[in-house]
Amino acid sequence: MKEIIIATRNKGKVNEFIDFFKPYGIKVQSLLEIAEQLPDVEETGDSFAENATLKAEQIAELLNRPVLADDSGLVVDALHGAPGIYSARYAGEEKSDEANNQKLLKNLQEVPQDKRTARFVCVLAIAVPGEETTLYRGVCEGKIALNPKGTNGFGYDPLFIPNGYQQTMAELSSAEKNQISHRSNAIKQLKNWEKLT
Ligand SMILES: O=c1[nH]c(=O)c2ncn([C@@H]3O[C@H](COP(=O)(O)OP(=O)(O)OP(=O)(O)O)[C@@H](O)[C@H]3O)c2[nH]1
Ligand SMILES: [Mg+2]
Repeated sequence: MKEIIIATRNKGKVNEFIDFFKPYGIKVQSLLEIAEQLPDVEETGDSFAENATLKAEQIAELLNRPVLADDSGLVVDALHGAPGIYSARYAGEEKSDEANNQKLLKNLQEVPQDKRTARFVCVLAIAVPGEETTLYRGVCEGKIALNPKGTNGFGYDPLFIPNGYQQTMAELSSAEKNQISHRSNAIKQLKNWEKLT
């Protein structure tokens, strides 16, 4: 069976990649299965693109094989783009989705509904040893809810209402999320993913 390595330890992302590649008969392996003992790649870049590149290139070099990485996050207009590239660790290094959501709601307490516009951004990097890394960007526009709702997905999904919907991303099924998400919009642009297998 063909196999793709994704340089992530985020189970929520992994589940979405599994769904995307299943129809092609491709197995998705993440750092959770293949490289538990590796130290985390430090996300020292100042953009999604830089951090996706760091993760993909460092793991591709370590494993000496092609690797895909995903750097993503939530960009909130009323917060001048925060949490952005710091989305995973917004409320601290322990990376708690619950604490991140609480902090986001608190920081938007005074912001009325029509000013709560936001977008999820995902940049995918394909690193192949000896080749130049390629990047693909996907976006999903929406707004931040007043209260968390729903239990599907991960991260800020309970607070994110995609444009054109009344429900939060966490109230949508995984199939519905995967049709409109920033991650799916980035994946749809991958033209050269065969070189990952
Ligand atoms: O509600 C959400 N639905 C999504 O679809 C989504 N995609 C990203 N995010 C948020 O952005 C961080 C990524 O940060 P990130 O790219 O550094 O990933 P991470 O640190 O979780 O794992 P890794 O891939 O770096 O190992 C995540 O933790 C989440 O907080 C999402 N939230
Ligand atoms: Mg990370």
